[in-house]
Amino acid sequence: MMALKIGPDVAKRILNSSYCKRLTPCTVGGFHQSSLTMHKNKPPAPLPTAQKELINNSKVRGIDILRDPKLNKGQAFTLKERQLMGIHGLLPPCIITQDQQMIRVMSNIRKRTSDVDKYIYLLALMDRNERLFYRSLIEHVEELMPIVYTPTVGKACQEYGLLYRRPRGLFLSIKDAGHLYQMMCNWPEKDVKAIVVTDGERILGLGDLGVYGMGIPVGKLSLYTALGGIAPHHCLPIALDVGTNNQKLLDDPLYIGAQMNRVTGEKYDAFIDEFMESVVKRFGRSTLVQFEDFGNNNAFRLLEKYRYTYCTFNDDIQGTAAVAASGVFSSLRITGKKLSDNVFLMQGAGEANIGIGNLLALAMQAEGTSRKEALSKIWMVDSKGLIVNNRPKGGISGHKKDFAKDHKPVDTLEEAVRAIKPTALIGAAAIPGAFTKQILHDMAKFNERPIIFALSNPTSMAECTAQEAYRETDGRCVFASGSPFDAVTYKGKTFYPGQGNNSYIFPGVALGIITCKVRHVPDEIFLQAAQSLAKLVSNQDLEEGRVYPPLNQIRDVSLQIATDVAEYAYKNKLASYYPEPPNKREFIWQQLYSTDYESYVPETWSWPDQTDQQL
Ligand SMILES: O=C([O-])CC(=O)C(=O)O
Ligand SMILES: [Mg+2]
Repeated sequence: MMALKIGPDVAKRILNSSYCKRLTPCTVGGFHQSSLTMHKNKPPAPLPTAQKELINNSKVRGIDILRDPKLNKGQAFTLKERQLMGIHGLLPPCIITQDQQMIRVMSNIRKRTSDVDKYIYLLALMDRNERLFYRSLIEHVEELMPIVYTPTVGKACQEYGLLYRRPRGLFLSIKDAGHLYQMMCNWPEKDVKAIVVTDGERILGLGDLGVYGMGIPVGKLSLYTALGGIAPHHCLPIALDVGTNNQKLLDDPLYIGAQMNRVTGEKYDAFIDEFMESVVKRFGRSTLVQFEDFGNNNAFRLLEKYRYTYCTFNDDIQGTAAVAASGVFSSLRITGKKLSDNVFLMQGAGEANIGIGNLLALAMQAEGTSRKEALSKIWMVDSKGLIVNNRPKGGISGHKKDFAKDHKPVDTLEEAVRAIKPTALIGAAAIPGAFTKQILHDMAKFNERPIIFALSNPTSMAECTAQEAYRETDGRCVFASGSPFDAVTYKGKTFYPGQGNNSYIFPGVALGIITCKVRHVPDEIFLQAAQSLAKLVSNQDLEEGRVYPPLNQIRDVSLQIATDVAEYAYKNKLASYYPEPPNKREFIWQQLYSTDYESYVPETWSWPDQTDQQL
């Protein structure tokens, strides 16, 4: 049996094929030109060679290596490796590089016309060859992030039962209460450092999807690795199955969760308590638990309950708050205003907007404004109209109270815009089209540079499209959206809408927390992250209409956020990793996941040189 290396001619043919036209050229058979400035000068040191350890410890050999996505390199196994590990003949003889494999990946993706099909292909790749999956995602982040994340992941969650192939993540059912620790012991990885958990009650702006919501922790954690450089074996996606109140799912024969209504009250609370205790018992007290897409009521309650006893945060409250606040900070460079000179009107008073309101208030306080004064600048509209004291329709409970004003009742968003004349309008209530033409016109009438953030996800839930925002404000608005929109050309100028999505925040915050073993995650950490992100926006970005750095810089962004979070954590005695690393950036950088394949051939192995070269 002989090994065949792909020659330059064949490689050129692949590169010139119609599917590869849009590929960034890469040197065939040589080193790839990484787009990651972070890795430009020096590749990060490989993590404690997980692959070699696995090989040595578990004596994995033969076909099992090809079936393990962490070990598998597919056709990139060299002849020496194939012979050494008993897989010679189990692969096509042609040996290709990771670059060439990525060309095949991108060709396969571009051939597929439906985004959900692309999602299925990518998840299958993740199950087959982890490093190739992450390398492809990292190098084509603008093209592939909308597939593994919003908006496609939303569609995939809605069809999760249909597209289900292989299990990914841990499913914990309330029917198994009392056994959660034992179930966590079934998870094959021992060194879990971060968990993203959902109970599926409010998946993006799509409502209750029950266990179909598992797509969200899976998608979020794929960004932990791709954007934050956190190794996949440190990450655990979890879906808590407490039932669903979505009748369509209850009637769906393909539904993969318990076909029962949601369990609530004491039983639910005891289940979540047991879950948190089991995480600590199984993986240690410093394990980060990111709550994702819980219903409003539980999201706030659980955050309050656990925030000082566990290492936890709620991404929809705190992560979204940080990305929105950061977008506002950057927009001040365009409008020339001070933060406290602004008047904010929020459409929706759920997790996102309450979180944003509180973080903006905290930021104003940090500037010297009193809390009372800060809150007076932040108005909210919910399903019953403007949140004002003593409104006839009532319904001002919990966290909304802080934002209630003395003002006459106002029923609609349109009327509220006219009454309040806000400088910034922020939507996060998943009501598509809520920012009407009239509202956008009025915002442009009251402000030279109105701030319009349509944050609801996925794209189909956005309050207005990027095109509508620029067109109806005569190209003057500062726009951002939760899900991606293409660039818009209006009156000869091209605008690049920013993606005000918490993905700019949570990978970096998590990286800082995990590496420095931060005990608790106060709101100030998110304020720090928001400020770090805003500092990375260049003047050119602002000129192009972006209030966030371009997506292809997002790994640098995450590293900077992690470094600043680490500095903050040590200064405020929140970090428990000792000794304190003198150079936090370097310390974190050293631990980043590398997508490079490792060699399985022991360095001391001697082998006739020509063997690998034969045809
Ligand atoms: O997942 C996203 O794109 C942002 C988010 O947390 C949500 O909308 O719930
Ligand atoms: Mg979310």
